[in-house]
Amino acid sequence: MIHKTSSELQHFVPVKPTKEPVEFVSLRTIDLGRYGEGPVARAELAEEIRLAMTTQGFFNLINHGLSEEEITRQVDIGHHVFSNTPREEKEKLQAPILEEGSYHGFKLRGHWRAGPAARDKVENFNVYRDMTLREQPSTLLPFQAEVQEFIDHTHKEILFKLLHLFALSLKLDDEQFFVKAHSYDKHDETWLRYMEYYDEFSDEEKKSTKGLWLGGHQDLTSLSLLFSQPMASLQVRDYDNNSEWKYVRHIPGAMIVNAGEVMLWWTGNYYKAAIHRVHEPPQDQKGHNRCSVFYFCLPNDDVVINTLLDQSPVLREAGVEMAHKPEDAPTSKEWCNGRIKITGQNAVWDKMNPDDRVMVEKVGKLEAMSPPEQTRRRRTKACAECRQQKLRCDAQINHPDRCSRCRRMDLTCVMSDAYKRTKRLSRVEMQREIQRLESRLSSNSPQGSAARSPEAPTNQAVPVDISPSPAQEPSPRVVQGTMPEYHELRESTPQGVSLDGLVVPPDTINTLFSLYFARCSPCLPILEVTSPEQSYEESPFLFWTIVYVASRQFEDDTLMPQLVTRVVDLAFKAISSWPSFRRAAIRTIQGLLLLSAWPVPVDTRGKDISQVFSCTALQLAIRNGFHISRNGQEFSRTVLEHAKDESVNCARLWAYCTIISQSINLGDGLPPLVYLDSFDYNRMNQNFWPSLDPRLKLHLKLHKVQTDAVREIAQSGFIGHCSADETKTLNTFIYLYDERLLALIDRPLNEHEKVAFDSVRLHIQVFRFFGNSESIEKPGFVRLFSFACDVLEDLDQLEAPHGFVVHGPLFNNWIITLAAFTILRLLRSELRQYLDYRRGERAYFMAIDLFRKMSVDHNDLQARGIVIMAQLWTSQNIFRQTDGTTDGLCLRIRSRLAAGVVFDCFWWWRAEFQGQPNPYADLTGEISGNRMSHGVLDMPGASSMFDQTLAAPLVEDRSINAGFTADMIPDWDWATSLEVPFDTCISDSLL
Ligand SMILES: O=C(O)CCC(=O)C(=O)O
Ligand SMILES: [Fe+2]
Repeated sequence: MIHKTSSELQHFVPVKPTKEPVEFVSLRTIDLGRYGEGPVARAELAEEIRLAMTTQGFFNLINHGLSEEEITRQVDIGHHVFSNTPREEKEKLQAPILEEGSYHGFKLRGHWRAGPAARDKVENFNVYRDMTLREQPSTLLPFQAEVQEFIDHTHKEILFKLLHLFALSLKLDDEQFFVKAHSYDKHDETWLRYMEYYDEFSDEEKKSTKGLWLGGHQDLTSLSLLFSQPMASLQVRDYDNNSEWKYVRHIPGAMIVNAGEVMLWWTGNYYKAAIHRVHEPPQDQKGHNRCSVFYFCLPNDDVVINTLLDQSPVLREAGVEMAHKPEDAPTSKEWCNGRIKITGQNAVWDKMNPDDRVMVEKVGKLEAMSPPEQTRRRRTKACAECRQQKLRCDAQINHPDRCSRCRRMDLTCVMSDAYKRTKRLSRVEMQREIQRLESRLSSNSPQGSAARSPEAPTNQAVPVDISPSPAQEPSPRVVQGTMPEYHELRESTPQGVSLDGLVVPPDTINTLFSLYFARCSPCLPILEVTSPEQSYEESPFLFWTIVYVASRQFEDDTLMPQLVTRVVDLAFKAISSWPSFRRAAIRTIQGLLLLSAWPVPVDTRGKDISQVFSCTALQLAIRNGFHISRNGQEFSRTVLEHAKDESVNCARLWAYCTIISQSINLGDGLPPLVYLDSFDYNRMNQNFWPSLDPRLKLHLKLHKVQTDAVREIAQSGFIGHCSADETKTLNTFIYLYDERLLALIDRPLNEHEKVAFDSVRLHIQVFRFFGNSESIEKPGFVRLFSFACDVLEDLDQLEAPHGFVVHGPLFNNWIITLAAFTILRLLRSELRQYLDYRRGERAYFMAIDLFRKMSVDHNDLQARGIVIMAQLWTSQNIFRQTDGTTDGLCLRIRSRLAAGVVFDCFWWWRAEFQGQPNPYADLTGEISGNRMSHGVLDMPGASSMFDQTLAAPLVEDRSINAGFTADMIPDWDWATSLEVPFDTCISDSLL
């Protein structure tokens, strides 16, 4: 029972419950009244909680001890504070969100982004349980005791019970573990929040927000307790029903409980930090404010958050993984302060699902939308200048030298605890800062070439990578596990950053950087998280490459085409400067790798220069000694001070150089450029190996088996001709390499790793096509078919939640095509009878659909690939032998290694759909006639199986050589919305 103060309060009149036929989610209900009934009741409640947390991630809480009237009273207090506190006082008592990462105080309207072009319309007032820590608004003072009592009750009587039940639900060794982690007497960021949403978006803003008042997000909390209120607006994803967004029903007097990211980490993602959002209400509730009360809970400041595997048999049985390496786990304070600072600032909206508008927030390497990556704490101080500019500072504490930025700009470098950043630069100062960046570009360019101003003629030289002189070389940053702050380019800078006449506003740059690190980077984590400013300072080339890569999937699709030639120009300039200073070389290599992995769109493979960039990156890495696990001193003309610390970073970069260049070469049917053991000066066992993250280690091991297999198979002569006896040996090789791959797996693989694993398996298995029919080994081909389907199904699975293919490197192209054509070949062969036709067909069209998603230009390789794949599926001529039978096992192009499987299909396509003469026409007969192929013709009964019925599974009665039309594949509704200019594609030379 909360003691009411006598002070008068105006009642906030909430909306009436909606009568509209909106859909509500069905949530479990926990009756906290049963908590006192004894251990059996508690065990039952705990199990209910476990079920709720592993499904919806939300539940209703009733009988929690606070009456409806007491909750209403709090809503009234909140509304009173919002309506009656003078604006100046609110401003004065704003929470130090950006400065300290604390919510204690007011959050005024507009602090968060509510859409690409709108700020929020929500006012918050947050109270910490020690209300004396900050000055409270005059409007609250009369109610302070009452609010304190409400907080205390919520914390001690509701939260503690819930935490106890949560511990029981996980069967923690220490039942009180969560309770102790939320001690009432210690400090943490837990806050009571009053929140008032104002229904005041303009029409223009509504377009940007798509009706959302608060974008989809996860809470940063351990638990969030929301006091139910009548406006239908809170929505959660209904995981029981296609993850559709559904409203949460109002239950008078109840609370709604959900877990946040801290609980997600504690449980290794076993408990969902469910995504939720606030949507404008149905029609009959529109035009009203929404005022409500919440209690957002966080562990005490010093609690280190990590997965409780050692404490919980439930988690061990569930097979979850540790969220962080023990030494890397963040404390509650570090996490909260970092996360609160950036909340709603660098939001990236889910482009795949624009209506969902799910925000991704990043604190350094900790991404709020997915189970965490590792993080390590970094506690360095910044000098006053760097703090002012919000730049990372490499000043050494108690060291007489100036930081590298102050040295460069000839500033006084002062370290002072008392220094407080002044919030915003004046417009003039900002102007100066931008000019400084631009003039740095021109003055540092070799041969004095100037950065182009917007007016400069477009054929002038463009800025190139800046190689710091040795004296200025900044000290290295630890790549793995740092928790860098996410800096922004100052929002109000009017001009933005320019490249060769193209000006990109700071806001866009920020969004693109967030997009890159949230979406692209997880697929191929070459880069450490960095801010736009830092990145630009270190290497404009790398900066622009990041901007380009992210722009591929940016909502404004006019940006990417403007960037491509500029970025390629920059790349060539960067190469021509051939940096030999380690830091500059690192940045150039990184940029080249990005451009290799996400090459600029081209319409024919011949124009793709990713090979050039990846080989160059590789060579530049070797030249700088990155392939040696020592510090690289032997490769330098100056004394390398920091190189030792960087050896892990360089080893990682070297790993990516080999993996990327290899993937690109193999995809083009060229031999691997580098065999890891050529450089294996016992490096695998040296100090860097244990520091590499497990995913990269696995990738390297897979890569080693893959290249060994390709080398051995190619060198053993199976490529040119393969007799029946040799086929047996070939199959044995394939079998042994597959065993080697399987032996690498000593732990469950995550989704990314599984795709990599299946891809390598598929790549080795396709060499079966090089065998001879005499020794046809059916089980091997059936497995091959299954791998091909697995690869496409895995990729398709990964695509929906992560956009793995859309945002991932484009060399995934190759594996998609390889899998699709493997399926096509096998389904058009005598082996068809042993295969699951429908599965193959589904997987084949998944490949087409993945290409559709990857395509960023109507005429790029993916768009063209769609047409080719769709036409070949319906072709009656493909793999047609001279005697009229169809044999997908007959491989005519053999010197392009595994890629022959793909290129051979392209030639079938060219001959049929492009009217090109078939250069292999004679060979087709010859191969079959000479039994170099699998000689299907000679198999008893085979020829009758390979007649017309096989060739056109989906469309009957179609005339051969007809142009592709969407209704050829009527089952796939995407095809009808496909905007591929078929005429141009077909008339141009392809691939
Ligand atoms: O307003 C609500 O109902 C939810 C608010 C919320 O999700 C949040 O502040 O994190
Ligand atoms: Fe929330």
